[in-house]
Amino acid sequence: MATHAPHPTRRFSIPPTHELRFELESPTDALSLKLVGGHAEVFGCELVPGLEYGFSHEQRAAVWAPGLNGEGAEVEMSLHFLNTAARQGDRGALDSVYVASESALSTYFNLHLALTRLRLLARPSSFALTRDLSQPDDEVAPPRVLIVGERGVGKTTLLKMLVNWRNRAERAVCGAAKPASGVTIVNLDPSEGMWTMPGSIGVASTSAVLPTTTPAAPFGTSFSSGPPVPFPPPTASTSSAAAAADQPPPYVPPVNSDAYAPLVDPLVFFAGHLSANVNLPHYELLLQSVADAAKKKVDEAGMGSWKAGWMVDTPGEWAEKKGGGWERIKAAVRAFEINTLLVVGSERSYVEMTKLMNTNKTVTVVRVPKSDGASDLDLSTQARLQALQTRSYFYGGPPLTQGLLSPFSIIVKLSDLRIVRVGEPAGAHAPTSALPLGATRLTRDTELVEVDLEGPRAANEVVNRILAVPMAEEERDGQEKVVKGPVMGFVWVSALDKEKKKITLLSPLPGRLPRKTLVLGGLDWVDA
Ligand SMILES: Nc1ncnc2c1ncn2[C@@H]1O[C@H](COP(=O)(O)OP(=O)(O)OP(=O)(O)O)[C@@H](O)[C@H]1O
Repeated sequence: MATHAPHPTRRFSIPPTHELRFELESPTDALSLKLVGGHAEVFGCELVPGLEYGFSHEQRAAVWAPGLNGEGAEVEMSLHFLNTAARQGDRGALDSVYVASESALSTYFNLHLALTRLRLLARPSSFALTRDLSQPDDEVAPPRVLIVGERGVGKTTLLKMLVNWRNRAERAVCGAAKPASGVTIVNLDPSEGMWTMPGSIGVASTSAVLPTTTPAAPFGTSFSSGPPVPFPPPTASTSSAAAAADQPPPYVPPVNSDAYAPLVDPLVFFAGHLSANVNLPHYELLLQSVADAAKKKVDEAGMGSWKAGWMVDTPGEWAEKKGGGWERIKAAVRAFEINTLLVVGSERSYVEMTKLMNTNKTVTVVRVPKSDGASDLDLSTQARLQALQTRSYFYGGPPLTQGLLSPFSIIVKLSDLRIVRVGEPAGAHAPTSALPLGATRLTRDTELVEVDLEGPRAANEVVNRILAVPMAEEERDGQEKVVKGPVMGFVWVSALDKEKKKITLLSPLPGRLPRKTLVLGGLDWVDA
């Protein structure tokens, strides 16, 4: 029997305050990493010596040696293939891994220390504490940070590091004596899908330290994606088949529960599109709903969470004046009562943002440099990532983060459901400026428009599309709550049978749909 060659393994020394950067170039590559000496962390999540951490799905990341006691770090890395057949003859070489001496992470850590100071100084108003109207409103607000910058400058990664450093410090202080309070994270970028599905924005509070293993679940997963249990190891037959073909054995993700994306309980709002600009009036309503939800969450979560403040991630397109990005920044600053505008990247952006905020004296504009490792994802990588996130929602996460799930195929009578869009589909109506003088459009962008499921274009409009299940019941709560309220989950349309008047949906749960009204956006997915 042929013997297979081992996976290439390399050892790297990372000097203090340096970064070891890597980039998985193909969707079938995976990488495992072990800390064998010193101290190191990946985007704020400390590595436990001797434990194996896995990375997959074109993850780009960096191992940083923070330089505790002047020590660097030693790590061992090996490259694996999720699909050995796809890489026959090619054993990979870890070519794109390099140690970078110029790291922005020390600056980012100093920023964390500055935010910690603001948290320590924060104090609710005497009125809020006593509810006595004669008391002054002398609040010293905690840091409420909005992160802006051009596409791919590392905004989301910076947010993750700041969350992890804050949560590690909080957990160290609380120890076993009391549960650590959470910090509030807000995602306003609908292309990112953060916790559930692309096309959504939302808010979550977490005290977890968030590992980095796959770009599909950068900030943990929601409860609908199942408990974090390891995937089953490959069967003996696949391993021996690989050995017989002189290929490396298929990748087995390390059983390291520290590397699984933790469960968080986000409140998610469905924008239905990957960009805020597709239906701006709807997005603006949702932005205000997310801001209200964030404030409510913080008020209910106790003093620790209030003092932690919140951190808001924004789309890269907002850094551009063209397309109304700056208007969106101003709206978010107002809605989230932002006091720290964090500009990642160029000095030009910083000067522009300072000018934008010069009438708002309560906002401090701070600039941090872009990390050289951060880079924009190309469109095809983004599309693969979005499809992976959607798949993970229904079937469980990629192998490195969670277990398997079995979604259900449910068949529903057309008379038992109503599929609606928010506003007319893009391009379906003339712009207001093109209407005759004095005329107004019949449908507003924030009204529900029913899709005619028996019409000639019904299959084109709904098959392979994602539908959101709103928390509000349209008949009981009214249209407005469906339009601007949160969603409880998502289903996917796999087939429409107009003759039998039935629709087939893929759903995380069996049984009846919890709501009759389902909201359609513009997001396609194919269950390959
Ligand atoms: N120091 C680093 N070393 C290696 N890769 C990095 C580093 N920082 C960020 N990255 C990678 O760069 C890519 C872009 O980072 P990120 O998503 O944080 O940027 P962003 O500004 O939020 O992007 P967008 O504008 O598209 O939302 C990601 O794949 C991330 O993992």
